[in-house]
Amino acid sequence: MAGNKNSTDGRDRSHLQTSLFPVEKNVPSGFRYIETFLSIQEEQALLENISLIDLHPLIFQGYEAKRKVKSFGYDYHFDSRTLTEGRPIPEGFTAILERVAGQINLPASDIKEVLITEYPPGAVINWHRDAPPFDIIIGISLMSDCKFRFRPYDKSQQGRGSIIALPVKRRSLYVLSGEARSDWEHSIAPVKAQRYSLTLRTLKR
Ligand SMILES: O=C(O)CCC(=O)C(=O)O
Ligand SMILES: [Fe+2]
Repeated sequence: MAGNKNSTDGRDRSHLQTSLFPVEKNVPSGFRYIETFLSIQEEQALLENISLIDLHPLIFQGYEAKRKVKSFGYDYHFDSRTLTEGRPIPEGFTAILERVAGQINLPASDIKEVLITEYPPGAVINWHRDAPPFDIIIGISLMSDCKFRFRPYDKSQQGRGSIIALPVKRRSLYVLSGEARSDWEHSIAPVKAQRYSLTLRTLKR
């Protein structure tokens, strides 16, 4: 566990949840991070799967973002704020969905949406909270590292000192649930090198 390895005071922290960043670092409650989730071979296999998929530029509020996306399972429409059933999740993702589901103690069938995102160098995702119909959000990072940031959702709590920036490594997995999902916004700073992510989401009951 990264948190234990990085601690310098010699205290045993193995009783703490599957950590994460050094425990000294304040992360929002409900956030989990597993730095080496994928093997190099698993990352390679996922990237090969993704290379077969036709991604399209993301249009958000009339503007074309730098990043490209494709979603499966369900599609959320920002304009009408509705969720519709989408293309079936390709079979090539079955193994990873099962492994992720095991990690968070849910049946794989609870993962209802798979979003693939490509970030060319310099691309970002701006401050947001994921769409309301979704519940737990899982992020898998491929090909390069990024700087993942949190800030309070409540505007009155947003300020210079309120941003928490975390290094998120390629092949890692993060989970947003609880307060990290509902009381915090997240964003990704401009990526230095091409990055892909897989975002897996469950639906609220
Ligand atoms: O690329 C990522 O890890 C974050 C993606 C994200 O926040 C989103 O699609 O809502
Ligand atoms: Fe998000």
